[in-house]
Amino acid sequence: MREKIISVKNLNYKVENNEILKFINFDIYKNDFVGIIGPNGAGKSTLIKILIGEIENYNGKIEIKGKIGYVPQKDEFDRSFPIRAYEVVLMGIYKNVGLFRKYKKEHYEKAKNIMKMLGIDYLYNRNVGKLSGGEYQRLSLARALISDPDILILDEPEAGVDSKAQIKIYGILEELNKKGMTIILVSHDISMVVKKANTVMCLNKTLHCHKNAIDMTSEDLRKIYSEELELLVHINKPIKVVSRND
Ligand SMILES: Nc1ncnc2c1ncn2[C@@H]1O[C@H](COP(=O)(O)OP(=O)(O)OP(=O)(O)O)[C@@H](O)[C@H]1O
Repeated sequence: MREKIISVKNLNYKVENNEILKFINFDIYKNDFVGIIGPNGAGKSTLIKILIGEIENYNGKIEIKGKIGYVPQKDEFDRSFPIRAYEVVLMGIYKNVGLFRKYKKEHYEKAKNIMKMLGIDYLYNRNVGKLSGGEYQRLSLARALISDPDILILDEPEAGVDSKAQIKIYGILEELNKKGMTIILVSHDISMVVKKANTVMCLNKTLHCHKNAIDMTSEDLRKIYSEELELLVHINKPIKVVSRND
């Protein structure tokens, strides 16, 4: 039987009188690759912030088994700050080493190995201000991976990077997923999500669908995107995923 790793029951979240998330219910299982799609302002980042514990004043019940690694949408880190790439990666083990940041030799080695796995070990000593958008994005991923998360959550990893960097990051996510990691990905790139994720959540304040990517139809998208849909898909043509590996 598949192991349930995240359970969300009757989740509601309001800011003053503004309902941001309404009656959200879902389960995520170990080794799922979940894509969360929805228009601007749908509540995707808010849902993620609730899952990672950044927002606590919600109503409902959330159970999470395992450690979360998080790659934020826009990194609030000041890139003009003089810090080297490997030091950014080491920040990911902050909780393990405590306030005084006494890293051990093994931590440096681990940072190097993860950077190597992501193809960015050549950046190890480079100042973060000198990295391209795609390089910095993979560095953020390295920072999330150094704590050995069971669940990796990414908020729009394609934002601000070119298509080559985007393809690279999706390839890395597929590899991590094959090795057993549960992945939750917020994205505006619907075609990529449908192709790479195995389940898709359609969010627009409430959860309009949560189904296998292969079963997604344009009707599912119409429910959340309405008039924007014309720009996104050919209406009345079901989305058909022929091969998940191309
Ligand atoms: N602290 C807050 N105070 C007031 N409103 C908020 C707050 N945080 C989020 N919102 C509102 O909640 C709604 C959902 O925001 P959220 O950032 O979660 O959407 P999103 O789906 O991630 O959007 P995008 O695709 O544009 O990133 C928006 O209307 C936003 O203005």
